[in-house]
Amino acid sequence: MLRFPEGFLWGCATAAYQIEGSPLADGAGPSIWHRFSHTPGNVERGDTGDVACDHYRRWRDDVALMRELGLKAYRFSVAWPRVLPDGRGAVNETGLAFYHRLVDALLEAGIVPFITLYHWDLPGALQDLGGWANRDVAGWFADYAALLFDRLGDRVRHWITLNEPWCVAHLGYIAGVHAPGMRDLWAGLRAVHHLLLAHGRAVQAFRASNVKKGRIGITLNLAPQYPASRSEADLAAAQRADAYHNRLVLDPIFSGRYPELLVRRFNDAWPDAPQADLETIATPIDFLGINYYSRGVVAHAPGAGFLETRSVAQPGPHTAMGWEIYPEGLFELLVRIHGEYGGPTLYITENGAAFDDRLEPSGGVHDTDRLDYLRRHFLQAHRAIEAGVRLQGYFVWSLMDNFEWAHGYSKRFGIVYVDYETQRRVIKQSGHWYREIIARNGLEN
Ligand SMILES: OC[C@@H]1[C@@H](O)[C@H](O)[C@@H](O)c2[nH]c(CCc3ccccc3)c[n+]21
Repeated sequence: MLRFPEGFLWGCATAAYQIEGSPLADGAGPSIWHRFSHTPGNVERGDTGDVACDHYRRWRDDVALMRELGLKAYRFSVAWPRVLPDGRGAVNETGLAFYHRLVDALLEAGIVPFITLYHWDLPGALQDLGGWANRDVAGWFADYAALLFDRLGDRVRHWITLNEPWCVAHLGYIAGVHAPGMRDLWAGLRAVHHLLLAHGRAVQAFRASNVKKGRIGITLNLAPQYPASRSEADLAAAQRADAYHNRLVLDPIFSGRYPELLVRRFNDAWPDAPQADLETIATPIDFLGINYYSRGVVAHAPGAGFLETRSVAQPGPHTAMGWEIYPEGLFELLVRIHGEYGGPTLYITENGAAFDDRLEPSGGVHDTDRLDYLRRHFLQAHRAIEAGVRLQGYFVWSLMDNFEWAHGYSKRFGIVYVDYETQRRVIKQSGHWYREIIARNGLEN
């Protein structure tokens, strides 16, 4: 039996736009994902977050579900435009009340709430002013954060400023496959800088707030990058991919500087980054949240964009997202972060897999592939703790099937199945199994 440390926080994660539905109810303002999903061609089958898992109305039953699973913690995000319909200025008290009630229900169920302040649903009104490409966003975000610290800080002790700033900038402003659907490298690199600046300003607001014994961090999607061959060219390609995917956010947050390799490569597209900004970005945090799903394998690709790298498909098993299943990458990533960035307190704030689940006539969902994926990753997390990594919790993505961004509802990540026709929740085999892991705080090796 492999035991995890006493008090290890086993949980599940979700995000507002992916589960809540009712995006414009009770005075809420439209987010960029409301606009993006309602713009034809952006999301598979024209799916939107209009209903999703109807969590905005079914939250009591969903907390009961979390209690049935025995979760120790629950990571969720606050929809900025529900609380501040214009992104700044007037507070929508009804919108805020939803989160008050949710937090109180979690505490009553003995579940530790982790709030993500921003999980991609920027108020549309702020996008109209340039969104993350406008440097003023750092102040708007800090004010929004300060409001939540003031209103919920007496009951919520764990705070995450941003979910995956890299994805927000790369997918939303450079690749254009996520909201706001821009394809502008100059805007995208400025967005990275302003996201990190906003993070630093929010951490400073947190330190100035009266949140008692609170802890604040940021969640980064990190993927170790491996060379496709031992050639010098491929080794250098893996270094460039690592700098862009990982060090672009890790280095400024922990070391107050951007990777020189990137500044040189992106040349005149690189944004101005005054020293004062970098000091704000590097304001010390209490923990780092890591979202791990898979690794990258890259080769040198002369002339292929700024990075000159190409992804090399791997033979191993893959998930329904086409992501290679590579559990060892989690161990290698955790040990590297521990060694290279000063041994910070870590949480896995997301890890999970999409598979094509089937609701059996018997009413069960035998998602043994997801159970096996999770089991293999839990083993690697345990290996990392044994190696001295200060890992204090693990949030499975996701509590329930939900709106998977540009894939709409076609991809299921939940350990609980959602029948969108009826909104019925069915705990999958992986959910029943996870409840036992939590109860025993460990797993059979
Ligand atoms: O794709 C599964 C989940 C999303 O549902 C979460 O909202 C998001 O935080 C999240 N991040 C990642 C890893 C980075 C990534 C994001 C989007 C698309 C591809 C990779 C996977 N996921």
